[in-house]
Amino acid sequence: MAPRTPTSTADSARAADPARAAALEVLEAVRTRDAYANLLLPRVLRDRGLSGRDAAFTTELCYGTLRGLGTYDAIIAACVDRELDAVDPVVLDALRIGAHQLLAMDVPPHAAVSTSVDLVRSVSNEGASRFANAILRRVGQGDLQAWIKRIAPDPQDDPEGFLTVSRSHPRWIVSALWDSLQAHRGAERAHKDIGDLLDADNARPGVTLVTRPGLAQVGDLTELGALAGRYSPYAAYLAGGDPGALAPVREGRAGVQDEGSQLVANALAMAPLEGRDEWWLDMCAGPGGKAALLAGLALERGASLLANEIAPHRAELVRRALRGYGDRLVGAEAVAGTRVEAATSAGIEAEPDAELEAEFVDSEGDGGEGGAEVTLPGTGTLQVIAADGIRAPWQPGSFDRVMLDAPCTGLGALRRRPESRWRRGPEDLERLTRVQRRLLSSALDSVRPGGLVAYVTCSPHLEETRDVVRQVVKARRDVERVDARPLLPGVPDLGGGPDVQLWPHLHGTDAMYLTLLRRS
Ligand SMILES: C[S@@+](CC[C@H](N)C(=O)[O-])C[C@H]1O[C@@H](n2cnc3c(N)ncnc32)[C@H](O)[C@@H]1O
Repeated sequence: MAPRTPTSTADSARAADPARAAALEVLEAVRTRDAYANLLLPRVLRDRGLSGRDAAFTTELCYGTLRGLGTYDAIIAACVDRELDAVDPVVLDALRIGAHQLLAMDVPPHAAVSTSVDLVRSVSNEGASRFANAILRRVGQGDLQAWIKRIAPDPQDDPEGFLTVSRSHPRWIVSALWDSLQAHRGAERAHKDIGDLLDADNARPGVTLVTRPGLAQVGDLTELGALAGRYSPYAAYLAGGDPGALAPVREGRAGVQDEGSQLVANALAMAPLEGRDEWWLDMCAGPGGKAALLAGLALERGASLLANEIAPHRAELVRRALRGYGDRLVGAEAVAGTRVEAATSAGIEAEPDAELEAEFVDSEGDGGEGGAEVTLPGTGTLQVIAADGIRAPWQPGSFDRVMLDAPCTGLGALRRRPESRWRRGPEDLERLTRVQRRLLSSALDSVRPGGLVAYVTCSPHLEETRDVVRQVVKARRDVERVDARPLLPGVPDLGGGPDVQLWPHLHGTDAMYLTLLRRS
């Protein structure tokens, strides 16, 4: 294929159908700049003046294509007479968008092909557009099921291989999710459920709202058309529209938060505790979803919350998430002398209220003493600081309840971040689990004897959940496990305990994990 003319996709694709050109721009940015589709897309839509049905169509093109990429690439590969690596990447992106329309959307086949060919012509040359035409015509010769039957391994011989191709997940993730389902639900149920779990990852999640205790009630949201949540007393589901347009969200009295996140934060707050209950810590708080819920629950009982986050720009997001509590918020500071490494989470300023969690940990703290530089906030107040939780800058044993929502692979939130499954690799685990173990040890040191630590991840991977907890608990004599299941009343299918693993296909939440530990 002749090289394409060296113009940027964003400019040249403007000549093509605007919705499809916008989708191509997002896909190229995801591929070349590691952009996050959920953050970039709103800007691209604004920039190109797309709204209403066009914006919804573009969103489906972007998210659907990114989620289905594994399946679409396998199908395209079967239609191309060369390795996919040898195809111009931007042409391949356009083919993926075309394949999604042909195989998963109600777009008439001739429109899917001709608009994709136009798209390729707008960013490349005549030869490339003829190539795209030929490939997409071949793709359109079968429906999705027929293609899967043709190209995926036999499910009896290679069940993981079959799911990898048919459900568009990398094989290592299929394997990890299956292992976790098996550990929590038993082999038979895991075998039955794994397809449903992967399907749930591929479905667009609804928007769940959370009320901030003391500032709003679920009724304030149902009055505006939302539906009361199933499990969390603070949750409401939004049928459609922009959550930011709702007054309670705009005013910081409500936010956007997955119901699983609400349930685990509430479980920590509700767990029975003997003795003092005045000082709460959220150790890895950015961008502040759980901190905002914990803040309201703490203030309701006269307790104080210290919200800590290693990355100063994410600590600022925590402050914004707590803004509804007005003058109860007593200040934010970067702790002097604490080595704070910047966490990578591009563009988070775009969505201060969203349930947007860090993609990666960056703390390489050496685990040394942090020094007790932080004085606890006054009674009934909230404070945000930017510090490394591994080198905790507060006195050991200061807190009564500690939330450790650890940085993780995010394998439990794949449905929310359509591209993330293609960015992760099993090689991420070693670094992450090392930091998770250090943070958990530090959390246990930070809580007083008798106090509680919630270890939470938005990943069900056994190495990040069960194994981290086992290793840390085994190395100490002062920790006992608490059955967390009764702290999620009314939530079915919580498995054998004492920890809790939520699942998108069973609970409609992210696959959030919770272990509750008491320091003896
Ligand atoms: C899973 S997110 C927390 C999400 C948050 N609890 C919420 O509900 O909005 C993990 C956070 O931990 C932060 N982090 C990573 N390493 C840390 C460390 N050593 N100390 C404190 N925070 C850290 C990341 O920057 C990220 O913001």
